[in-house]
Amino acid sequence: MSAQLPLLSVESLSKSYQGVHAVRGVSFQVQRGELLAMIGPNGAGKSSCFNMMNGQIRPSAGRVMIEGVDTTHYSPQKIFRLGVGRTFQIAETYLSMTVRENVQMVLQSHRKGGLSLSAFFGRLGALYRDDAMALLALIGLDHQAERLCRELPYGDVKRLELAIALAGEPKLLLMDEPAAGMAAKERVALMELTAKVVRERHIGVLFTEHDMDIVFEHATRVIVLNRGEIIATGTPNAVRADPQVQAVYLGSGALYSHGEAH
Ligand SMILES: Nc1ncnc2c1ncn2[C@@H]1O[C@H](COP(=O)(O)OP(=O)(O)OP(=O)(O)O)[C@@H](O)[C@H]1O
Repeated sequence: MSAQLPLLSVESLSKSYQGVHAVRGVSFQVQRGELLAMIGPNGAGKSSCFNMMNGQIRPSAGRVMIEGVDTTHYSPQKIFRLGVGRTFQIAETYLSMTVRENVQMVLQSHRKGGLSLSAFFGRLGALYRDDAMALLALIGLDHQAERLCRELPYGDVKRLELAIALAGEPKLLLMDEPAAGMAAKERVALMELTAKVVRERHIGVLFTEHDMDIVFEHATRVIVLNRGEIIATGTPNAVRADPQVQAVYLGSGALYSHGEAH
């Protein structure tokens, strides 16, 4: 049934906070196999859109549909169970566990429909161990499986955040600035990895990013928000050439990599 339906369909979505029109009539779709970037200057409404898509805030108007299911008023948990994941920073509590245990715990929680006490207290044993290792191999972190998270280099922590999000087996993954704070080489590696996951698992990824080199190099499509409205959508090349987009970013040099700047 869901083959023809878009993975995500956002229809005329709006959000106001006490008179601040943060998001105004935004409509777009995400299909499986897409690595879609949502960009825009500070305050454009990106976080508000993400928070409405995963149920953290309620829209003032409009709808969010996941493969034809209207999730506009669903709780974050219910939306997660429908297959919408989001990358989050690893909480302090989990930094004292190993890389493998973190992934195992999320697999356990996802597949059993809740976190058991033994899992929470770290007695995971062999449960989902092989699956956790397979996921870590996909992410290129299997060599770090037995290390404590707090000992990991920053780039590996960001990879682990992706692995943890994938352990929830999402069909749509929302990523807020996945490469923030990483060195240039690591940023490219993380986005290449994300693109591989999109292809191999045939999921959709929607990400926000301030680094335009990352966006134009890796996104399959780009949506540009400004003051709560979509001002452009299309391929990276089409969006970069759009006069309205250029006007919004004018002077920042953000649309050009160093080699292309005039
Ligand atoms: N809880 C809130 N209460 C009041 N205003 C808010 C709230 N959250 C966001 N806003 C306002 O809504 C607008 C959009 O903010 P939002 O955080 O969604 O933008 P953004 O594109 O994610 O920005 P950034 O790139 O800086 O994170 C801004 O004017 C912001 O000040």
